[in-house]
Amino acid sequence: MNPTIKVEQVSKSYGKKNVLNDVNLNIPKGQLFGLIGPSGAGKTTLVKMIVGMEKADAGSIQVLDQKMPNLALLQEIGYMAQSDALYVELTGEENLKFFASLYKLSKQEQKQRILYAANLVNLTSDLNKRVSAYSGGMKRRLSMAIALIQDPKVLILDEPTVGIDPELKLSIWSELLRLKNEEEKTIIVTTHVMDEAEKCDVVAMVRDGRILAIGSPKELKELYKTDNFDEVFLRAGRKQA
Ligand SMILES: Nc1ncnc2c1ncn2[C@@H]1O[C@H](COP(=O)(O)OP(=O)(O)OP(=O)(O)O)[C@@H](O)[C@H]1O
Repeated sequence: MNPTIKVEQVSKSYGKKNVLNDVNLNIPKGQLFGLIGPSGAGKTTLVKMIVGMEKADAGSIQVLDQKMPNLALLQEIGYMAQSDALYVELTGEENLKFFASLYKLSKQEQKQRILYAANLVNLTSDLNKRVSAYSGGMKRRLSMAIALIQDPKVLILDEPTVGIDPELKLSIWSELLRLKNEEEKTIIVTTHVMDEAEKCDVVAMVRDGRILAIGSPKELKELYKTDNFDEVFLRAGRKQA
């Protein structure tokens, strides 16, 4: 079976700045894949290309056997961007309804998905408030609910737990693991939090637009001869320097 996400020899520049350099990834169905690396490494640019929001200068990207970008595939890709794209004059529920209406869902499915997604991120009791009155963390949570609304096969979450309290963070991670284990969702998460990276099946370390190392957290710890994942991150960076 082909991998759910296939990135082949992808490069990208903005003007003269080379942001990604010959990136190759194969992410099979049901894998939880982490992208880590210092700020500016190219993680967001890479996930935006996988979603189809940016075009590669060279190379190709396939998701679910289709070449990206591909509008029809948005039904199957849930994307949570780093900055929230919400309608702040609408309530949380109205936002969820709006995004749900963009997808092929029956009215009944729409209702169920809104209940599920709001409950997952603990927003049920705040759904009637306008988003302009939400805190930063509540907006992040609403963005995550929107990413899940159409029950996509692929979830791409760019720093999903920034600004979210530790208890909810744990419940979000346990749901991500459930989605992977029970529903075989394919999930990409970018993160700066090393204990989150350790929950991934495979982690890629990105720096200066290149993948420096890729493997399971255990393999990366062995490679960099440490028990501590923070140290893996630091040593991978140093090796390149
Ligand atoms: N639209 C753009 N135009 C010009 N430069 C850009 C654009 N988007 C990103 N960049 C540059 O590309 C590089 C990679 O940015 P990117 O957002 O992909 O990094 P990142 O690894 O996601 O960082 P962070 O962890 O801080 O989110 C940075 O130097 C950034 O300034």
